[in-house]
Amino acid sequence: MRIDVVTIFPGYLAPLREALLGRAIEAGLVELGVHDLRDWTHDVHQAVDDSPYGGGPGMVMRPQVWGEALDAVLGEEPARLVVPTPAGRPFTQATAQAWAAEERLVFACGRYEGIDQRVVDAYADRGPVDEVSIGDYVLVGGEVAVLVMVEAVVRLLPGVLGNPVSAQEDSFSDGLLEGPAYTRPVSWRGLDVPDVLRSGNHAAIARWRRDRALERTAARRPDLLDALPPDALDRADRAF
Ligand SMILES: CN1CCN(Cc2ccc(Cn3ccc4ccc(-c5n[nH]c(N)c5C#N)cc43)cc2)CC1
Repeated sequence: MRIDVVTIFPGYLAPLREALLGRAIEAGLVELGVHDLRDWTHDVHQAVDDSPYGGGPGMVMRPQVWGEALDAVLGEEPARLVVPTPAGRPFTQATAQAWAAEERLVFACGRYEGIDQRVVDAYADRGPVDEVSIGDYVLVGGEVAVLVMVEAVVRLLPGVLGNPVSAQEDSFSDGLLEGPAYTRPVSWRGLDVPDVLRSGNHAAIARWRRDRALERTAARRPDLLDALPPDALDRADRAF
């Protein structure tokens, strides 16, 4: 997979070259390009924004600069263009799984009040464009959202995670939150690891973990329970 990011703050994307993602890049599993939007300005002030038509607070990012940048970065290769925005469709694990099958992702990081809408409209004629939001809170720009989305997608790529099964057994992959996890020591500050996890009884362990996941999901995310398909819960689950 090739990932390109266009931003006025390239340094914000430096974490993508650290740790797990950095190793994926070094291993050739992912190619990453980070591009400074101001490289496509032609004025001495390198202006990327202007006042909004119709009035209102703040500034809007200019379509001309974005058009030159995205033409250059996209080139002729097909790619999914992703534009983070507070007004976007929710970015979910299903989105990450779908995008993990893409050959190329290009992220356009806006700032100020966002990017002139005509940029999205113009590129919608060339290929898939997704306006997405990572959550119901307001950020200052798209860069942090791109860090989140790139990590969620790249970890799903074959060879990236040391233990690929964990990507399938993620929270949300079976529709439930994962339950509590424990490691050594067996007792810590008077708190003990649940006996069942040390019993060696794999059926009992699986049941216990499922029960804790159901309990946690019901307490913290009842909306996920409501969204489960009818056959997702078996009789033992319903006892919960
Ligand atoms: C009066 N107006 C004032 C503006 N607000 C809307 C608004 C518009 C832009 C910005 C700042 N910004 C610029 C580019 C950009 C990309 C993503 C995100 C973002 N925020 N939260 C997420 N989950 C995000 C994601 N993903 C924010 C961004 C903040 C707030 C409406 C009312």
